Amino acid sequence: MSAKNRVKVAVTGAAGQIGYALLFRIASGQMFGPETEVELQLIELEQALGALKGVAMELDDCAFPMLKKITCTSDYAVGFKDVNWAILVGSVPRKDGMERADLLKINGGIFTTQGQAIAANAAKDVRVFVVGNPCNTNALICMNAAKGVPSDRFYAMTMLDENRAKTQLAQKAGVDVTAVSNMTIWGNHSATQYPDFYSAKINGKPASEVITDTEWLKGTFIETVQKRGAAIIKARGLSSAASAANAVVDGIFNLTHDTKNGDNFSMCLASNGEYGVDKGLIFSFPCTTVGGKLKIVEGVKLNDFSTEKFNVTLNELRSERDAVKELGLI
Ligand SMILES: NC(=O)C1=CN([C@@H]2O[C@H](COP(=O)(O)OP(=O)(O)OC[C@H]3O[C@@H](n4cnc5c(N)ncnc54)[C@H](O)[C@@H]3O)[C@@H](O)[C@H]2O)C=CC1
Ligand SMILES: O=C([O-])CC(=O)C(=O)O
Repeated sequence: MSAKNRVKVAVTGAAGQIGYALLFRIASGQMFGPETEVELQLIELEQALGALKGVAMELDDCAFPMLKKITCTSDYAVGFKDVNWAILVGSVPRKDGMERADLLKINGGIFTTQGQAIAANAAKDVRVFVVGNPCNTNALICMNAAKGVPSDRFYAMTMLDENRAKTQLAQKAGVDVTAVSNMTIWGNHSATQYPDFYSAKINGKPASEVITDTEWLKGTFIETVQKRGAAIIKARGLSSAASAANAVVDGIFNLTHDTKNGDNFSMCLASNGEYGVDKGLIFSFPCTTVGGKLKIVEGVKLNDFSTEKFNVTLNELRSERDAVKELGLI
């Protein structure tokens, strides 16, 4: 079989935990399909290049048939050169005692420089998928810095939240996880996100009809999904890595393959005013890919409960945007 396509993929933070769980899955063909050749352009801080070399050696040792080239660099101009995809994983997450403004400032610097380097070096069709937290606002900064790259090419990840929510609903209903569809995460990838059980379906029926324990849906379910990242950190002593990497694979698969069977998936992207979200805000919406194009699903009904939850996460994203505006980052 001869391969038809080749993609160049940049991954920042490639020697980190998520990088270690992600690169092998990209190289194996799980993300872009078994007929697409892959070139990996791995970007790390200078001090992590030694560890990155080890990861590259392991990639070599897998003899993946579709992996055609590996570049390891700390130079953005080299790392983002001609890439079709930029997966931005490396960032500085909040540490104990760190003020939010400090966090936004540090990441603002990283994502401004990366946005500029993407605009200057990447392929014309580049798409940017931000994982590093705070991912919505990092994507906003990157999008604003990447002059000339259309704003509809920037995404932030709520796929992990969606997968977490699906499993919680399936376990509660006593069904297979594949029975759960249309699981929308609205808003920010943070503890304010709204996993919308009202629009989710179980075996094609509204989840809120299959699971009649409304108190659980409105309380434990939402909280479990919102706080799952913190629960993993508490249990593992480290943040989610394999499940996050898996969500990157699912998320980019969803962006590159048409959505089937009336389902939708959650993706953070720049609003065009849908559902009253401020234009340009990177907000998680229910989406589909149709004919290779990403679309926000319109017309999802939000009742009073959903509207209240929706507004909380929207207001959080507005305040993050205002903070980075004040810092002169956008
Ligand atoms: N959106 C989501 O659902 C999730 C997001 N995350 C976030 O993903 C990020 C990465 O997580 P881990 O891999 O566990 O962290 P990690 O600390 O293991 O790895 C991060 C790597 O990024 C590198 N790095 C830092 N700044 C960089 C820069 N400017 N350029 C290139 N590389 C840089 C570091 O050297 C490090 O190797 C964190 O911000 C984490 O909060 C984690 C889980 C889920
Ligand atoms: O909570 C964290 O720091 C990591 C993360 O984003 C998640 O697991 O959802």
